[in-house]
Amino acid sequence: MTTPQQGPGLVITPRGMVGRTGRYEKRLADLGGLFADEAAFTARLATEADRVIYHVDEFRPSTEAGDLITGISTLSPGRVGAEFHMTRGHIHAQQDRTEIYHCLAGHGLMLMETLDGRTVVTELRPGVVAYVPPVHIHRSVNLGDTDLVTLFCYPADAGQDYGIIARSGGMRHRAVADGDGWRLEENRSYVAR
Ligand SMILES: O=P(O)(O)OC[C@H]1O[C@H](O)[C@H](O)[C@@H](O)[C@@H]1O
Ligand SMILES: [Fe+2]
Repeated sequence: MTTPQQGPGLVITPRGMVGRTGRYEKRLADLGGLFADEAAFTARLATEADRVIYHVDEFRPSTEAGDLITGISTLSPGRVGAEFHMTRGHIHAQQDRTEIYHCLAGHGLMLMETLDGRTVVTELRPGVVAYVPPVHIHRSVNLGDTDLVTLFCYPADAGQDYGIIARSGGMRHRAVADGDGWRLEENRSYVAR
């Protein structure tokens, strides 16, 4: 008889993740070119270049097909000019790989886009699950004044392709402040792919 072995376990709370295998952070200085208002970005860089805008804690058992990566993404509140804090965004390198995001805290958007430039959004509030279908570019946007915290899960062999957004001059729509609320506006730098 073989001795039972204890498998990996995770403890996930809105404040963090115990049992993670990795973490990465994106600081303001890493986000050049993302926001429309370059003057506002440069002004903030002067004092906040090292400020962490978002970080991801994850449990990545492997990068093999069949495995799953689970993690928590924490996106700070704030704006660059009128535009809300957001992640860089990507499409999966294997484009048909999907992803689930479950909002744990805060208020935001899962901003998605098809290859032919159709925008799809899911507004995130605690408890909302956003599904990223196959072949959808996706990024998170924080519309609130507290951290946007999401639990995500996606296939371990998905990978991330950032070039798809860079080549089209960003995503088609930007999330900007509108009075006390928000709206989507056309990204003037967008080039159809
Ligand atoms: O990859 P970014 O656009 O920088 O976003 C950061 C992260 O967001 C998500 O939560 C994904 O599931 C991560 O795999 C991703 O890397
Ligand atoms: Fe993803």
